[in-house]
Amino acid sequence: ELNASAANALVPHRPGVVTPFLPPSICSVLELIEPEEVYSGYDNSQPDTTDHLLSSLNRLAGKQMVRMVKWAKVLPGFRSLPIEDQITLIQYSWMCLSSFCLSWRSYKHTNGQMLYFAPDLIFNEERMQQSAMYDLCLGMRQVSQEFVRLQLTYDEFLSMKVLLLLSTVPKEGLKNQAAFEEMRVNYIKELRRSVGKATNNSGQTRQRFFQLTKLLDAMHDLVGNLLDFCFYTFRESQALKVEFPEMLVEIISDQIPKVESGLTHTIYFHKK
Ligand SMILES: Cc1noc(COc2cccc(F)c2F)c1-c1ccc(CNS(=O)(=O)C2(C)CC2)cc1
Repeated sequence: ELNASAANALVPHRPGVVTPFLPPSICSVLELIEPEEVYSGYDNSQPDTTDHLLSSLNRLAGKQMVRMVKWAKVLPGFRSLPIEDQITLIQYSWMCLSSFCLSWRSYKHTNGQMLYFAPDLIFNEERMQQSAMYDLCLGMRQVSQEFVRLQLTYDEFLSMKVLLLLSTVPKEGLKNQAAFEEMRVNYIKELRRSVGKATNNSGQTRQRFFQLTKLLDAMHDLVGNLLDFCFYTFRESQALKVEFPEMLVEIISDQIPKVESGLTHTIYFHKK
């Protein structure tokens, strides 16, 4: 830990001016560590068959997972959790995180009109129908359109995304439950700070914070259906000719028994 005087010594000395040394804000760190957009490598020369679309989505998800793990490792507070808890949290929330980032890209690039999986893999109405998961795509697009209605800010998105990483836990608790809860409380405060920056008075802040936490709760219901579809597609991948990259095979194989034996618990902000 740098103390103030040592830290001040690092600041180039301008006579008479004391530059206050402030540690970087959490939101500036979140902006810095946010992964770059990933290309899917979708082969547009091939017809948009269901298996070609889904296999391309899986290849993209695998690439995203590599960046998601790198992101989590530099996420303030995450490293202080036991490694088993880090693995559990990523394994339980990867679909939620991936879907939430999809909603953001779709909001930013298409104003919630299409699903912007990657710069080279954008789902319009036709591809959503061809993908055999039309309803899931519509649900995803609705989340993206909610971002448009709320004019979600980048800082709100970034702190909400961390809260999704910290929203699904083992029913019997984590190895270090206290450290997890402290981290979660800190990111709830961070979300409130981001909301405060996007609103003009405490009444608006309270109302917007309510809306955003309602949106976080809604993500879990949609993602539950996505996971069902994922587990089904994974089990039938041979028959369906849908390829899964190694990274996904590992995570999904580990996750299926835990989800299906009811060992996971989702933390909601609001009662049903
Ligand atoms: C990449 C990527 N960018 O966002 C998402 C998540 O969001 C959705 C994914 C599909 C349809 C939707 F409507 C979504 F909202 C992914 C993603 C792609 C594949 C898998 C695993 N494969 S899978 O079996 O679940 C499947 C979907 C291929 C069939 C998991 C995440």
